[in-house]
Amino acid sequence: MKQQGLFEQSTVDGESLPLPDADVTYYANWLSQEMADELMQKLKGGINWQQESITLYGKRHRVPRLQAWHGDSECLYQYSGLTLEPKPWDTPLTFLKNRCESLIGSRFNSVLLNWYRNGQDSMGLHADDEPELGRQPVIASVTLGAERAFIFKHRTLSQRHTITLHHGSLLIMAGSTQQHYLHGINKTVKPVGDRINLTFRYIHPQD
Ligand SMILES: O=C(O)CCC(=O)C(=O)O
Ligand SMILES: [Fe+2]
Repeated sequence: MKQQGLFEQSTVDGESLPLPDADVTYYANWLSQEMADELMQKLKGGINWQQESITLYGKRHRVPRLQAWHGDSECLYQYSGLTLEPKPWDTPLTFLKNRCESLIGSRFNSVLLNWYRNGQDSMGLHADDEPELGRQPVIASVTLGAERAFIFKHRTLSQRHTITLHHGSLLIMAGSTQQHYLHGINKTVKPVGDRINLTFRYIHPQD
């Protein structure tokens, strides 16, 4: 991956989303088309993708997408009765982590990867509000591949906002976003291709 990419970011403009009680910034063209295409190919072939099963109300379900968890060795990821051990950082992931860190000045020590293979793959509404993420987590979400609608739903107001995340885009969720909003990706009957999303996170060590 071309390292010069790290230092080209002064020209990248972010757009603040009009969401009350949230702090969300969208960089539509964060990566060049060429970089985004190359990363998509590398991640499809170079990551050990898994389809996990979770237990919900006593029933086993296969998660409707492929996933992987990478990060510093102490960063365990736990949700719905599942514990994922981190795989180490590799070149494309380190490249993206450094690029996120240099743009927004926050540190990340882990990344969750999700591969939505078609319109039937999805992610239910949720907040990234696990205690180990801290009170006001900064989450950097990189999208590659097909465009899907990303939904924000306020927890108590009727506020709903949908944004189509572009190939090579970056979405930063910060401040009280997780406290006030759920987010997710619905299934769609439209014919859509592969989409890979990476959410960079900072996991605080647990006592
Ligand atoms: O695929 C996306 O854009 C959302 C991913 C997400 O919300 C998550 O990994 O927590
Ligand atoms: Fe999320």
